Amino acid sequence: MQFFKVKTVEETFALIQEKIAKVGEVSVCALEEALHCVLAEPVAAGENVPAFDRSTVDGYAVVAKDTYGSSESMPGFLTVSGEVKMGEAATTPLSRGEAIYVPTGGMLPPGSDSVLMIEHCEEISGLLNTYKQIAPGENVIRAGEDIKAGEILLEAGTKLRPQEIGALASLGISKVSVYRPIKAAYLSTGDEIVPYDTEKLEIGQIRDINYLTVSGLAREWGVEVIYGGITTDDYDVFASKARELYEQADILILSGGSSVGAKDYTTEVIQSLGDPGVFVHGISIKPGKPTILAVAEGKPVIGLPGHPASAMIIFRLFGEKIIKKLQGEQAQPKPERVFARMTKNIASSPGRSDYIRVRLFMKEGEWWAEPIIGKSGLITTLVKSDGIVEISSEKEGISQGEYVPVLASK
Ligand SMILES: Nc1nc2c(c(=O)[nH]1)N[C@H]1C(S)=C(S)[C@@H](COP(=O)(O)OP(=O)(O)OC[C@H]3O[C@@H](n4cnc5c(N)ncnc54)[C@H](O)[C@@H]3O)O[C@H]1N2
Ligand code: MOO
Repeated sequence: MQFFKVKTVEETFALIQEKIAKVGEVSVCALEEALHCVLAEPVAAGENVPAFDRSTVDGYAVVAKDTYGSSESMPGFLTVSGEVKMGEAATTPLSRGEAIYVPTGGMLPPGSDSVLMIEHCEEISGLLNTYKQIAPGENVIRAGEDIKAGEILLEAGTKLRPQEIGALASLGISKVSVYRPIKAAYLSTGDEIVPYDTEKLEIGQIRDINYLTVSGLAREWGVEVIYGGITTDDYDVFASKARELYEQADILILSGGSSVGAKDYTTEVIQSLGDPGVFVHGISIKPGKPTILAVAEGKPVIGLPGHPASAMIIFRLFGEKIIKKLQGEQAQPKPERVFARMTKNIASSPGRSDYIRVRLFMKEGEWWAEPIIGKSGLITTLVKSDGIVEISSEKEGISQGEYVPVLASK
């Protein structure tokens, strides 16, 4: 009787890092098609984003000093000397003592350094009553504040999430060099397994669940899946079907027959595909102990345990790591949902729900969430963040060191 020599989960992760190499074939892809692809080259910014100083609010462009001392009870007065039109250059300069109307996103007139929100002033017959003092730079995004011309925006090995695609779009980049998408071939095994759309089951038959769950996960990770159908527990049929699929894909995924029963041929079939072969058979994990991981002539092969929950959990844990390595993704995987500790105090107004963009990092065995402070007009605040923390409306903020749930931005 053959028994597994089980590996721990940590040993298995280390073996995946050691044994799996990226496919590394580069293709040029339209930006719109590049979601979930991995950059093969770094991307440098060819221009500033934004290209000009912009207002983040509807209001009046002013020189901040001209508002000093203004309050509800002691308003200041400025002369309204014009209006900036949306999408047009603001050419008329602003002089001291003047205010020019600017819509949200409009260009700041030369000479101005801040924007007073319309809620904090009142225009009456060409005169602006200012009810609040503001600081230089308030309500303004400076040219290059989001992305600076010449900076490396994204490193090679970055997986493109919607926010990276958005940042590339802001630079007018319409094509990117990415590693071509990974192709996985999937095969279910078992004499009892029948296609999931079988209407009437015979006694003993089981509909194929694992194909849909496993291929669904793979598709979520940007993988194209070739469905190889279902093979019976006959060694020759199984081996030739596995070989045919192995030839067509970058990774072969088999489900079932991973245990050590009389008809569990998966290990033998995998060994027949090429050297060096199986490097894990059996992991000290529940569920999923009989998992098989192999590399045959450079291509990974996964033998998932047949039980549907085991197959999904194992594929989620180890399959995703293998696929990320094949895709050439460099970043350390971050958790999707985690309780992390906030690095700073964050204030919030009761009655308002705040969503704080955060970067996650591991320190002394714990996840920490560092707030990425920035205006909502800056796409790079999302590029730098791993997730979002909610401060619900009844809370007044988060204290430094407090544990908060983080929702990952994938
Ligand atoms: N003597 C031992 N027996 C078993 C051990 C063990 O260590 N010693 N491990 C158990 C564990 S844990 C699991 S998990 C299973 C894994 O078995 P296999 O990978 O060989 O899977 P099968 O026997 O082919 O199937 C198990 C179970 O799952 C159903 N199945 C299979 N494929 C599908 C599919 N595509 N969709 C839906 N359901 C599927 C199948 O009908 C079986 O009921 O081994 C234990 N045995
Ligand atoms: O521990 Mo298994 O993989 O019976 O599900």
